[in-house]
Amino acid sequence: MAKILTLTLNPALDLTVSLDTLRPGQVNRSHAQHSHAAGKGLNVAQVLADLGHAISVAGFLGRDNLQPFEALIEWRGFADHFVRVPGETRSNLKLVEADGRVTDINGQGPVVDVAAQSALLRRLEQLVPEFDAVVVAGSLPRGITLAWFEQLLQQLRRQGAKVVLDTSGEALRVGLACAPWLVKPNLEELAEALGHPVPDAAARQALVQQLLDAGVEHLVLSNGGEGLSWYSHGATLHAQPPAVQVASTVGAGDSLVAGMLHGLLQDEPAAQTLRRATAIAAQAVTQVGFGIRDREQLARLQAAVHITEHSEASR
Ligand SMILES: Nc1ncnc2c1ncn2[C@@H]1O[C@H](COP(=O)(O)OP(=O)(O)O)[C@@H](O)[C@H]1O
Ligand SMILES: O=P(O)(O)OC[C@H]1O[C@](O)(COP(=O)(O)O)[C@@H](O)[C@@H]1O
Repeated sequence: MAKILTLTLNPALDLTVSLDTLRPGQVNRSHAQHSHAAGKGLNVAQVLADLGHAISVAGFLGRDNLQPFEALIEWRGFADHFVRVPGETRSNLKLVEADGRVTDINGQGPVVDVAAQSALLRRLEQLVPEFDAVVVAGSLPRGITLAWFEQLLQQLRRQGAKVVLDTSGEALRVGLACAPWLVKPNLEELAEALGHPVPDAAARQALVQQLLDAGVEHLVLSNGGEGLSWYSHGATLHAQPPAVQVASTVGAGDSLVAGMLHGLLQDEPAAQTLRRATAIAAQAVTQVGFGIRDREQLARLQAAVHITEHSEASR
């Protein structure tokens, strides 16, 4: 069991609404809805907890709607280091259609002032040395600048933390420059952060090499139902998940991050890590909400993951 800290700078209440087909501009009728305290770091934390790790959580939470977040943190037994800020934690709307398509409408989040930002950095200064890894995941709330985000990542690095990064947009661009230990963009996020598409395998390989040379140890490039590629100095592996019945793809990336971190911290064979992580992500799309619920289903999915080793391995 490892000690892991997850940072969610911009948590969210996910409201997942299931409907047959979304008709923009018309009255739509849902057939189910669920509300969950969420956000990337908190979702990763839930999966890691189910994998047996001791979890601490931090970031910023709005004081006006603390209840669902505090209830989750208490139920899960997480150590709570969130800095409370004025205002409401955002709500994110997830419109899930019968064919599995998901439309996300993610809110901005509260304004986090400089005092709260400094309070979090001070808290982390004390906390970070106790952890085996620190996961920094999700978007930035209002008030957080890219310069502050870079300062946070540099501070974690200076403290010797294994930083796992999963974010998007400008924050991902800044984050890549700080060479996290593990980073998991999806293909679209990577292209957006670079400001240009990654047109073919050769361009991708050149980019991967550049990131590994700059100090990234594990680059996990995810691509929805197509699976993912894991690049490290040791090897390049690809995983293809089995076809599954999609309930909601929300949380697939977070589950993948948790699964990869779990395997890496246990120092197990790479293929085993990748197989389990891919199965955990595939299981996540069969359910609404976060965490590992059905161990037998997970074992079946694991057996059906197809792993290949790429010949153009980065060494
Ligand atoms: N339809 C699907 N079937 C099986 N696995 C999936 C599906 N969608 C996503 N996954 C798994 O979840 C991982 C992360 O999903 P992806 O959409 O790439 O990332 P994100 O959720 O961060 O946008 C994928 O690499 C894949 O392993
Ligand atoms: O911080 P962001 O980028 O707005 O993302 C937050 C959203 O991402 C999620 O964590 C899901 O992420 P993934 O689908 O990438 O795993 C949601 O729970 C949450 O609403």
